[in-house]
Amino acid sequence: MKIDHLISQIKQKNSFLCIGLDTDLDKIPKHLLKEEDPIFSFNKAIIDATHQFCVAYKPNIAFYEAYGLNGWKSLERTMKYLNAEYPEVFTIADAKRGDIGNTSTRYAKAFFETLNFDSITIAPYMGRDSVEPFLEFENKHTILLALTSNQGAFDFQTKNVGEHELYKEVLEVSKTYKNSENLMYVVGATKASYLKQIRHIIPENFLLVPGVGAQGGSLQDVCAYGMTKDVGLLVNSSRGIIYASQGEDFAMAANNKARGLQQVMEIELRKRN
Ligand SMILES: O=C(O)c1cc(=O)[nH]c(=O)n1[C@@H]1O[C@H](COP(=O)(O)O)[C@@H](O)[C@H]1O
Repeated sequence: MKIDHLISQIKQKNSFLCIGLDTDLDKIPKHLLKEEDPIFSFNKAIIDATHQFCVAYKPNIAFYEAYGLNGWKSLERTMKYLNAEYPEVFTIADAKRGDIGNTSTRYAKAFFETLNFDSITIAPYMGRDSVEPFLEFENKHTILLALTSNQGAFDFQTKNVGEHELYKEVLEVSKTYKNSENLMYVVGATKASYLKQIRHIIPENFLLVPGVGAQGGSLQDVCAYGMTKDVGLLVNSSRGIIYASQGEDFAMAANNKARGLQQVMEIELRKRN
């Protein structure tokens, strides 16, 4: 998807919400377990109930890999459904991949071509030749982990390397990669206080911001320090939306939660326009 399409969808829906499809058979409503493909049935119901309030879906690949071949089939069906019914919606493979160039090329083929995702999350640790194979794909986006939402982010990402912190080095160096215009970055909502400095280095790139809801990050703070003229934010919530209810009303409960977040986003967008 071209970035302009994502931006116009955000403006049309007054939303920059990404819904995480972290689908776990231990958490979905029990009545769905009787279905032939419970994961797909759950995802389909969530997508049908929430698509008007969000601009992106982010299946986290771990939740599908956990079920082996059946999990991959559910993921493939989910992607085919999204591409066929809601082609305007941006899709993110939360796979956190990255390897030597030759191997990264195969990961890129798997997620961009075979599964037809618009974007993928990538760990920057292996450097330039592990990231550039993903950047070669036109209208596909590579979302590099910069400053993650978890506590372990302080183990390495905020440590100084030379003059500044490692996450800043990731931002600075990745700007020099070939086709760096296809880069987006992950910044956790729990790290909103860092956003001002991050925007000095990357004033325009889209940020995927997980960590609102279950992890406690503040949507208002993220908007105050991270929003650009083209919005530049995709704020993710997974458990807070998809498991709002574990009863038969789960889709309606997800609809309510997604609508609630969209309404806050609309207020934040109006403040700045
Ligand atoms: O790349 C991610 O999406 C990600 C990066 C990060 O720093 N923190 C983080 O929570 N995530 C993912 O975002 C989702 C957050 O889920 P909830 O905490 O349930 O909203 C999970 O799929 C995480 O794997």
